[in-house]
Amino acid sequence: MAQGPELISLQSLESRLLFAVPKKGRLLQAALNLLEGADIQFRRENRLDIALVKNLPIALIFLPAADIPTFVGEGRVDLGITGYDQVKEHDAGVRAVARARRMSGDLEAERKKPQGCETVMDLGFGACKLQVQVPAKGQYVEGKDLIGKNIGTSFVHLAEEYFARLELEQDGITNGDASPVDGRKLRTKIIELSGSVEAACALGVADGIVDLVESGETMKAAGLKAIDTVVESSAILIKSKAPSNPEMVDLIASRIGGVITAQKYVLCQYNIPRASLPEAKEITPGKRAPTVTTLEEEGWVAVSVMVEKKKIAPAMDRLTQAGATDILVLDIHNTRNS
Ligand SMILES: Nc1ncnc2c1ncn2[C@@H]1O[C@H](COP(=O)(O)OP(=O)(O)OP(=O)(O)O)[C@@H](O)[C@H]1O
Ligand SMILES: O=P(O)(O)OC[C@H]1O[C@H](OP(=O)(O)OP(=O)(O)O)[C@H](O)[C@@H]1O
Repeated sequence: MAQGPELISLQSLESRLLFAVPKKGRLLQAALNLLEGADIQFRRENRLDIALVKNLPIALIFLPAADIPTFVGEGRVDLGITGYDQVKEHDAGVRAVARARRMSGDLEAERKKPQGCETVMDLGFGACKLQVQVPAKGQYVEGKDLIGKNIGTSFVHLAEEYFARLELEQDGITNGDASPVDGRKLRTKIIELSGSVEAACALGVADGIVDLVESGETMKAAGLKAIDTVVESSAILIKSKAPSNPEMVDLIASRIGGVITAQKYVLCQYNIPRASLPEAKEITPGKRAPTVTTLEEEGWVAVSVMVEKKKIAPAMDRLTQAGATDILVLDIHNTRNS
């Protein structure tokens, strides 16, 4: 008889490290590639947002990227992959709640704040910028021109803090803290939108927007231009401040770090006259130092060195000029940094 998918009970999660992964969207595929590279093996049943890892005591929890900082920050999940922009938005939301509680005199609740999360490492994908955008042919030139106007965004808390700071500056109030002063009412109206934010200006819902830009194509197609950057973002690995199994967190971080290094670097090997070695070392210094071995030919050495992928072409040009021969470039399948 065919068996249905194994039901995942809360008990089966108890001894496992919980690791949140974006369930859809821009970060999903790159996150899955990282898990594969780190040999985290799992099978995700159709429509199930929890998958037990077969070869490690880990359970993957598939969540919207925007919710992952909340789950990790409150310590419900140990590790997570999300955008830095989402972490900043979550932190700004926590600050907004704390301000509201202070204003209402609820100091007891204020003391029970969530713990927050820590960045473990940048994952090197999902690069984008959260930018203030306005109609390209309109009259707005800088952020402060939008004070008192309507702003459409999915990043309401970051947008609120951004405009609160501009309003303070305009009013001549200096405040080192980036967050708005308690009790001040924002003159700029922040309108929460959950997607297709770029359409808001053309449809008359907003005068400007705060939205993500990567290639700039969406912004250009919507007749918008960026006038300021609120946050520069990329995907990051985050961990709870009190993970259930710190050793397992370190193991996963080390594996993922190894995959990222392998993706970022190539191995370059070449032969060069020993006399040109100082120049070669300057061109390809390596992560720590190049490995140099003597060739069975008087006055020649062989060099093996890791080089950042994006720098390899000019490095090869310069090595050739320095007298290097037989230059080979090899992909690195995996690495371990420490
Ligand atoms: N154009 C982009 N280029 C690169 N990274 C992006 C881009 N858009 C979003 N991201 C990154 O991916 C994260 C998730 O965005 P994405 O729009 O894929 O989320 P989602 O969960 O599908 O949500 P939504 O349903 O609101 O679109 C963002 O917080 C950001 O870090
Ligand atoms: O600069 P670009 O490369 O054009 O990317 C920017 C677009 O990508 C994101 O949206 P996404 O496509 O994820 O859809 P959404 O509008 O539903 O969030 C973002 O909100 C922009 O709309």
